Amino acid sequence: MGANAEIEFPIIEFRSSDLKRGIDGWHRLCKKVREACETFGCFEVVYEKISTEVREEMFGLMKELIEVPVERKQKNASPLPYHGWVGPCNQVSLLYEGFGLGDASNYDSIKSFAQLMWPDGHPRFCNSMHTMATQIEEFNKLIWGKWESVMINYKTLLRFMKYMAPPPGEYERGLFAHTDKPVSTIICDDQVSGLEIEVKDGQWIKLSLSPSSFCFVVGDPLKIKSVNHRVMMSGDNDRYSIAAFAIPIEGTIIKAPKELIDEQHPQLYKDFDFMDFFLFAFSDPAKHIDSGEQLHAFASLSPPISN
Ligand SMILES: O=C(O)CCC(=O)C(=O)O
Ligand SMILES: [Fe+2]
Repeated sequence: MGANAEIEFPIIEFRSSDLKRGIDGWHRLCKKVREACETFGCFEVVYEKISTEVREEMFGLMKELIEVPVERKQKNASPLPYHGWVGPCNQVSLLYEGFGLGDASNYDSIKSFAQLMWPDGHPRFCNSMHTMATQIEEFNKLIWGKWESVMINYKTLLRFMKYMAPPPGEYERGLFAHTDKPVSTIICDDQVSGLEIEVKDGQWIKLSLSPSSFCFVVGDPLKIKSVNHRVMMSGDNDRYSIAAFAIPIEGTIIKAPKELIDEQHPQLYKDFDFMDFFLFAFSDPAKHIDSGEQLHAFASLSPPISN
């Protein structure tokens, strides 16, 4: 079945007046977030504190980044999976190109990235990037800060993506269907749509994000609900997107919330080191496992344990 829009996809507005802990608006917001995460594994976010100007500026700067010679792009490499540059290739897609910037709210890591790409280190890129990464991190704290069991320290991995328009009249894969391996992801685009979400088995909807909205995606590790998504390209325009991934700091152990485990709700997964799972998910053996099944393959307890 192709993409269709019959299902009502949750859109949640984060108004400043609702952000004070304890007030009614805050409780209503928490309930909506929880329901959307549990039902869809994702939702559209409208949040004015992530500046639309900085975001627009970033998309402008990404067009400069794409023009950088390939020898410099290749310097954006990392021992960690998904943290470096990937050019158009058969394994991902001939339409795809993506850069990675780890620890993106840290000015020094932005500077190191920019110095690899531009001889003058592009201070404007660094400043805009720093503002955007910091605002996104604040938003993540807002979301995860209210779930005691996921109060983990994160670093933000930013990925800048370009998807080329497919040949005229074609509907082509820009990024294969997958679930995200980090704890969560925030995605925005330049209003050229392409991101699709599998809302039910085989039923995909295409999101049309506005200049002030984001898509929030829950990743595998929290076992809330991870959602299959992909990028499909059609039309004449290239698409630019920025994804901010919440990556737990080194040594973080993802635990099952013990208070939720009893005879009726046995513990299904062992506690695990996030980075071990992350490395596993990008390893050769995991390539043969469906993306949504990788956590199960890595961490399932059989038989489950009840307290
Ligand atoms: O570019 C997008 O819209 C989605 C990117 C994505 O899902 C990912 O990189 O995990
Ligand atoms: Fe993703």
